[in-house]
Amino acid sequence: MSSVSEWYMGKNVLITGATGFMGKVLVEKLLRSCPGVKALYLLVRPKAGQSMQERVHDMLKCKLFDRVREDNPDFHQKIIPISSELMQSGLALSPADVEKLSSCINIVFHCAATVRFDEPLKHALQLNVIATQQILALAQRMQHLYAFIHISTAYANCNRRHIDEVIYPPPVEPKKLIDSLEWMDDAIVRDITPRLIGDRPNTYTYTKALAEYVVQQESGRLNIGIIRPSIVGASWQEPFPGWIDNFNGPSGVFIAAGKGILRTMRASNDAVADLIPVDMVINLTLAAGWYTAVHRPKSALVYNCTTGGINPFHWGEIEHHVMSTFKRNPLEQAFRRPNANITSNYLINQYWILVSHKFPALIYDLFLRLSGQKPQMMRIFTRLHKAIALLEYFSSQDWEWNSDNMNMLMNQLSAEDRRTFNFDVHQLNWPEYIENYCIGTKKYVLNEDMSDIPAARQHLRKLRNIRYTFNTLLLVFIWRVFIARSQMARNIWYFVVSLCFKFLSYFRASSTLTN
Ligand SMILES: CCCCCCCCCCCCCCCCCC(=O)SCCNC(=O)CCNC(=O)[C@H](O)C(C)(C)COP(=O)(O)OP(=O)(O)OC[C@H]1O[C@@H](n2cnc3c(N)ncnc32)[C@H](O)[C@@H]1OP(=O)(O)O
Ligand SMILES: NC(=O)C1=CN([C@@H]2O[C@H](COP(=O)(O)OP(=O)(O)OC[C@H]3O[C@@H](n4cnc5c(N)ncnc54)[C@H](OP(=O)(O)O)[C@@H]3O)[C@@H](O)[C@H]2O)C=CC1
Repeated sequence: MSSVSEWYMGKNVLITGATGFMGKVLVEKLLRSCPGVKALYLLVRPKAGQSMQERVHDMLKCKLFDRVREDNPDFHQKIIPISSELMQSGLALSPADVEKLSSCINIVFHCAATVRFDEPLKHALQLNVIATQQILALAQRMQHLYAFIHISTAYANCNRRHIDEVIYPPPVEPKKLIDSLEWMDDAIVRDITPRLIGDRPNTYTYTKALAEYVVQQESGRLNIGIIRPSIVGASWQEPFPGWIDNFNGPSGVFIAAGKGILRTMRASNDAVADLIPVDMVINLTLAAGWYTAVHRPKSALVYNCTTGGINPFHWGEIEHHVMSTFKRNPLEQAFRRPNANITSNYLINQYWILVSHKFPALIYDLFLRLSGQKPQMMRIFTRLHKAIALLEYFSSQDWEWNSDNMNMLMNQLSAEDRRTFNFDVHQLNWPEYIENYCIGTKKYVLNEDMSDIPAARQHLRKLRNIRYTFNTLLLVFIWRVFIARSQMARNIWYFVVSLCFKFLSYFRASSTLTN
């Protein structure tokens, strides 16, 4: 057995955010690659009419856990859900649960956060900062705790171009901010938010930066590791390629492009797309947990978990591979043929939004109205434009992250650990990864069947024929309305046609001469 999984043997692990995208992968990997782990305590809240037990039960039934289920059908016995609402005082934990956790937990992974970019500041502060303080306070009471791993983001300091593996001074003293916001009503907080977040793009990155500082300040004698992943995408290899379960980050953009809805977006072709597969992030997280517990670094170690400095890939290349994958493996019931282009030019982007988004949406909604149905396309585009406006900051520029600690950690692993907990981003073959990612969005986010691909292709052919017919009708219409009615337009038209004719004759003559 590898030394990392050996270390987890007999350990009790506490995980927050286990029902989220990364949390689920963490739970799965721990159960599969560290079979000796004693128990996973998951802090979960009841939600949408489901108790926390029902939520965890549903989560464990999902396809992600198929491999674990094969290895050990009774794996759920190691999962112990604990009811907890992180936004409430004391994390809404019962005294008995506090007692239990304090006496048995050996390692904490704090993943829970709000990752929404439009979260009101008070809410983001409550969850990303105050809840982190409370988890730290709980961790201080744990008698057998070896390590505390906090999941941050590589964009916590996105107001800097070069980001080292250090905790930067916070934009404001968190305690002062918490005290001030307490008495302000929501409207005032909304008004002052842009001033507070300053040169950061949203409340998410701002509060994640504050959380890192809080972890540093309030860690006391805990052994701390901070993981800063960049844009976390579908799995690379484990438990199977392409697993993804949400619309966050690029996934929603890929899906919207595959459905033929998104045709243009502001992004820089040459900017590095710092994507990192979720399984690599989780492998690094587990290895960092082991390292922190065994080596007990004197101060918190920060791991920039990024790809750009080691194996760069660019948004322009991503666009190419996403489009090519969705043309070969179309999504069902596409609105138009997939054909998205990115541009960094504001005016060109606005032009294509008008021509390729708003105009087709208007026509389609008109068609829906005329056929007695409710118009919906304009509404969908309004939401899409809101979402991509929030993402463009990250796709239009690049950053440089130092990844010395990630390299150091890799060098600390045995050959077997490096295979089992692989986070060597050199090994990523981007075209293959992007193809699996896109197919993953089709299979696991949209729940579409791969056997329906011939029908989806047929649908794309139908859309192409509709487009040809529409363009022909448009040309005839323009001719009838403008050209046939005005002498001047006719003259211009004849001039253009004769120019084309002359050009063709010249081209034919010169090609005959060269032959
Ligand atoms: C081919 C082209 C190539 C293009 C290349 C360019 C790609 C650029 C991509 C850049 C990504 C940069 C990400 C940077 C990440 C920073 C890393 C992190 O730390 S943090 C981690 C990253 N964090 C994030 O990424 C958070 C970003 N997301 C948000 O902040 C919010 O979701 C929102 C403000 C966008 C929408 O809020 P709101 O209007 O209240 O809507 P709700 O949320 O309630 O969802 C409503 C419905 O819409 C669904 N859906 C959601 N998103 C998208 C989408 N993008 N699209 C489509 N659909 C989407 C959603 O599932 C739901 O469906 P249903 O349940 O109703 O069926
Ligand atoms: N996804 C990404 O691209 C990146 C993510 N990260 C970081 O990774 C971590 C995990 O992100 P990700 O998995 O994508 O996020 P998700 O939104 O998928 O998951 C968030 C988790 O936090 C839990 N949570 C939220 N609010 C509460 C609450 N009030 N009480 C209890 N639990 C709560 C959610 O539980 P529930 O199911 O009940 O809502 C969920 O389990 C975060 O810290 C994020 O900042 C960093 C970089 C990139």
